[in-house]
Amino acid sequence: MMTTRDALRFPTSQSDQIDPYLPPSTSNPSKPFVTLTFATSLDSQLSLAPGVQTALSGPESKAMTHYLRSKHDTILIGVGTAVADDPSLNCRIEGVGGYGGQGLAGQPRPVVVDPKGRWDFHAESKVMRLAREGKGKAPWLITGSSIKEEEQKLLESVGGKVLELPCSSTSSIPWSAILDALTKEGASSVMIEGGGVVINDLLSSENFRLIDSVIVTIAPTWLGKGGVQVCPKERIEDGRRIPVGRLKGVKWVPLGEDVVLCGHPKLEQ
Ligand SMILES: NC(=O)C1=CN([C@@H]2O[C@H](COP(=O)(O)OP(=O)(O)OC[C@H]3O[C@@H](n4cnc5c(N)ncnc54)[C@H](O)[C@@H]3O)[C@@H](O)[C@H]2O)C=CC1
Ligand SMILES: Nc1nc(O)c(N)c(N[C@@H]2O[C@H](COP(=O)(O)O)[C@@H](O)[C@H]2O)n1
Repeated sequence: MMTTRDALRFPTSQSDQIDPYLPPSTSNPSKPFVTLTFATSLDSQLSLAPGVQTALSGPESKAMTHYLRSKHDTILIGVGTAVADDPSLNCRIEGVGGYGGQGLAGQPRPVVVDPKGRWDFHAESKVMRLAREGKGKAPWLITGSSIKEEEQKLLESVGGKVLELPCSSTSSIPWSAILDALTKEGASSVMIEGGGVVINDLLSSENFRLIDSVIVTIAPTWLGKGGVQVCPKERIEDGRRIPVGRLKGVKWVPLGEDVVLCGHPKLEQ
């Protein structure tokens, strides 16, 4: 088990370069600041295969991800990632709550989007255990239908809750509705980590404008065909393919063997 001594460090010389892409100190009351962040291979893949957790970030960029976690109120993933990774979704930077700091200061609230109750969590799921141990916040579960009574009780016993939202016949919940729900719960920022379905959906033309910052770790490796790919759907207008968009205000930050790309989305006209 990780102790406070093993906590991660992210030096100021590096955080200074990332800070311009982080949520501002004054928040927008009508929409959380959205940071889309993930690690990708050179062939634009998040993992070797669907459901297979794949370590792409090196130690320096991993510390950067944990620094980002300390700067957001919430951290959101899709249920595919929850099932595949059994993630911790806490912040393990030295000085935050549970890692040398007081209470849960600096810990983000995990949010899992699970419209059909696919996530079979239990008391020993990492997020639940860390919440019990005071090393992370308990998750909020965004769902389209009521969940099993015993799961709801377990979630609430560690301080989590269920947010039930209307979803379409294909079990899709509009991202604007998800962000509204987070605003109502008092969240002024959300760091969206993945996985493939979530990222491709947010990067589509329909949702692109909801993103404020993109911070991508690029690892010097090719995973090969068959992985979970980041490749959002383009727009077709009058039979013409319109690219989704690009980043402006771009900065490339080398961190160890990886490079971290930061920017603000700009929709193509
Ligand atoms: N390299 C990286 O930074 C990351 C890698 N991953 C990897 O990605 C893979 C998982 O990705 P995916 O299978 O694509 O799953 P995912 O994590 O994107 O979850 C997809 C599921 O979430 C729900 N969902 C997402 N958006 C929704 C919406 N708007 N409304 C309603 N439901 C919604 C749906 O049930 C959907 O099937 C795993 O292998 C994981 O290890 C995940 C996160 C980050
Ligand atoms: N930044 C980053 N680099 C990688 O190489 C990754 N595989 C991921 N995955 C994301 O991080 C979650 C795991 O977090 P914990 O260490 O368990 O807290 C995983 O669920 C993905 O969201 N990220």
